[in-house]
Amino acid sequence: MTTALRFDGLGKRYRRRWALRDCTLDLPTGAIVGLVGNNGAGKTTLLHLAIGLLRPTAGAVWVFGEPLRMDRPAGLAEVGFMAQDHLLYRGFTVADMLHYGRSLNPRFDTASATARLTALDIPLDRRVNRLSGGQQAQVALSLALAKRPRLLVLDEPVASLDPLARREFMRSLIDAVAGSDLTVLLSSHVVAELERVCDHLVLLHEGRVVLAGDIDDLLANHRLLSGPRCDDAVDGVVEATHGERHSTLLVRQHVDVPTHPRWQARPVGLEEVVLAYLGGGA
Ligand SMILES: Nc1ncnc2c1ncn2[C@@H]1O[C@H](COP(=O)(O)OP(=O)(O)OP(=O)(O)O)[C@@H](O)[C@H]1O
Repeated sequence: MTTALRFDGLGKRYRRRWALRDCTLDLPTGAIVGLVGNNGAGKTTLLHLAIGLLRPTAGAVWVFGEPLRMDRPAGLAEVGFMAQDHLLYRGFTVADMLHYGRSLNPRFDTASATARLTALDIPLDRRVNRLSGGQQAQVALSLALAKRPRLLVLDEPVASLDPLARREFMRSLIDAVAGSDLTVLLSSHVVAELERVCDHLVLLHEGRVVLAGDIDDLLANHRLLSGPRCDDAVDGVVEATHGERHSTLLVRQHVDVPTHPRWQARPVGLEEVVLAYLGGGA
């Protein structure tokens, strides 16, 4: 596994408050990595640190083996970024945006961006402020991809989209990434969407990474146990829910199931794991 993005003891403090602490992670090249966490968990802060928009208070970021330096942003030519509010000039037409993108980036691939937008039926002569939210997101993604980045960072790209547009956007992202070794790091609150699209997950809680890894491994390594009420402490329990007579335990794998024939174990979904870490063990 080669590493696209490395966070080494990364931390960011705004005045006296740490927004991100002790973040050490390796994100593999070619992976699609989902970043989740509650509002204020530090997702945008981490993404902005990853692309050099923010200076770390502690630690360092490495992009494709090179330390990211604020005073030498040349390496950022390899990084595409799509901000939460899409950062489009609303009075520009789509064609103006492509022209602007090309004037800023010598590597800008106008032909592929034009082909992509045409295939999506997005009129090039339409002003950005006359496009739907889903179309604006597609324009922003096309601009970021046209940079031909090796790393693409997307901050809540589907936040303002309806479920259909969200799915369409994610599908087109998968198509864009297929067959390339583009690494994608994207934040979202829509865990079901991430489960469909991502290989890796990073879960932030109050500025700390509480869970990170390959999604298949994370799912294989957790399960939900239910059985008679059990108030004893059991190692490896992420979250325990107790009713009057029953208990439900979301546990990390290899935990000894309480010995009772009525205890049942079942696999978990990603949303259950995420909610358990945010609500219980985090
Ligand atoms: N410029 C800033 N100055 C001071 N505090 C900030 C600043 N930016 C963010 N914060 C604080 O840092 C913490 C993390 O914010 P951040 O925007 O990274 O969270 P987030 O996970 O992206 O949240 P959301 O899901 O709501 O977008 C929050 O407590 C926020 O109030």
